[in-house]
Amino acid sequence: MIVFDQVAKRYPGGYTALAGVSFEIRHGELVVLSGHSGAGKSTLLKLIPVIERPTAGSVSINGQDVSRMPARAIPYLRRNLGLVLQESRLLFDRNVFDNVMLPLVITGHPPRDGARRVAAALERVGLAGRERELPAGLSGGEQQRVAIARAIVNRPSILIADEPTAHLDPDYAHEIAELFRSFNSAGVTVVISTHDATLFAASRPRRLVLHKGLLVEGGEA
Ligand SMILES: Nc1ncnc2c1ncn2[C@@H]1O[C@H](COP(=O)(O)OP(=O)(O)OP(=O)(O)O)[C@@H](O)[C@H]1O
Repeated sequence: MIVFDQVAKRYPGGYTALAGVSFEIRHGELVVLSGHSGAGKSTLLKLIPVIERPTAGSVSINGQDVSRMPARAIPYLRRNLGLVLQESRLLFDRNVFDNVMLPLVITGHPPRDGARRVAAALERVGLAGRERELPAGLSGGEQQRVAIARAIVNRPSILIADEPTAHLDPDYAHEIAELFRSFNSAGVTVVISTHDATLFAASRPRRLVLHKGLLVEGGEA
């Protein structure tokens, strides 16, 4: 369970990106976060893996207040989170295998089992056998699939994606949306931001809507 309790985020310089945001996400939910550009979607998502910390209120995951978590504990938290963020670019000088293996290398995972996990993750996103290719030779949709494989290689129970369908043509965007739906059907909690909430409408997601840093739909007092 993810709980935001009266969360505010003010960036240095004084810009208030989030104000008094409260909601709960239960295990296994599919949550679609929408709102206009600058509404605070990326900021909200970054508070979950503690890439940013709130300036007021708290964010807790499974009863643990992560907003005040010491920096040394954050890598352990992130092992259980799959992240597909705007900043999580692929390494273009490394092949697909190395890109997907990266989180396992960072956490010191045994290489043989890691290789099996990479193969399973690539299979899951429809890129089986593409390990030796370089990202530059892949389409935008395939590159996004590599980023998703990298996010799930640790078998996280929570998957967070910030506009994973942005810059993709409609067919690719639907395929990527379908992929997230299938992870959710397999029991993973999925929190995804998008400009196009209709992509996920068929799976009747829980909707959170931000407007200028305020949660205008889907919140709980
Ligand atoms: N590191 C930062 N320092 C200062 N201001 C920031 C920072 N990151 C975001 N902001 C500001 O906070 C506000 C919310 O930004 P955020 O990226 O969370 O919105 P968003 O809804 O994800 O927008 P978009 O859809 O364009 O990605 C914006 O006005 C942005 O300029």
